[in-house]
Amino acid sequence: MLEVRALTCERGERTLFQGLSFAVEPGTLVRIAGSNGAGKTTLLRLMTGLMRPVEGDVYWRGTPILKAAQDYWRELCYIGHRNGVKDDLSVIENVLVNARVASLSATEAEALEALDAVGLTDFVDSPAGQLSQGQRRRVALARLWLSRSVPLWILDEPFTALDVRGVARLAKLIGEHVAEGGIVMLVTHQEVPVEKARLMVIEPENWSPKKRSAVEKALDDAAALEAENAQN
Ligand SMILES: Nc1ncnc2c1ncn2[C@@H]1O[C@H](COP(=O)(O)OP(=O)(O)OP(=O)(O)O)[C@@H](O)[C@H]1O
Repeated sequence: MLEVRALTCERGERTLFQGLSFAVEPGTLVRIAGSNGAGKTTLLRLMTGLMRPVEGDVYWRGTPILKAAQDYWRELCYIGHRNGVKDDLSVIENVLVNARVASLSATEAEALEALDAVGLTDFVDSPAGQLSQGQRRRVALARLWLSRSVPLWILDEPFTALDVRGVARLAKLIGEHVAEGGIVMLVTHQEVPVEKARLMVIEPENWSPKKRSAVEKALDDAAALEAENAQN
């Protein structure tokens, strides 16, 4: 369904990963793990087509995503670091506008249901500019409750700024989406309730070019010099 073939990514002077390959079946939770700066957000952005790799391709249903374009994006729900919440719109207006931008057909009643699911019923008509960070995150995440029919969810640290109840609700929703055959790819340290067989962990660091120690580099340089001398 989703396949990454020989993906290489450079940022600035650094090669973050090289030849990264994996395939994902429906009904899988893909957790992108690793240390700060390893390239987790970068990998998610490559998966959405927002960034292009130096080499390699991402395939959705057998077609490269950059070729599939709209056909791919219709089947994708991406929620990045930024919430994309507009301060001058009310909470419900934000949800309805976000849904329209994502080509989801959401009625006002469905938007209200989604806001209830994220615990924002009391803030439906409040201007989003008056919300806390956690509440803003909830407004953005409400889209997920309208995206159950969207097969692929790509989420960058979705649990950030949520309280304990918010985390539990979202973890449950993600678990259900995977159990129903969806693919959820996310960066998180949070446990999500899925069967072990449905969990896949990808660490971009494991695909980074090996760093040579100073001793290894000196030995390689000496060997190269010796080989050059032998030729002359
Ligand atoms: N706009 C940019 N230009 C050049 N390099 C960048 C840019 N943005 C990020 N980087 C570099 O790319 C690398 C990977 O960044 P990325 O945000 O993907 O890491 P991450 O694993 O998601 O990190 P974190 O866990 O801290 O969120 C980092 O070393 C970072 O310095």
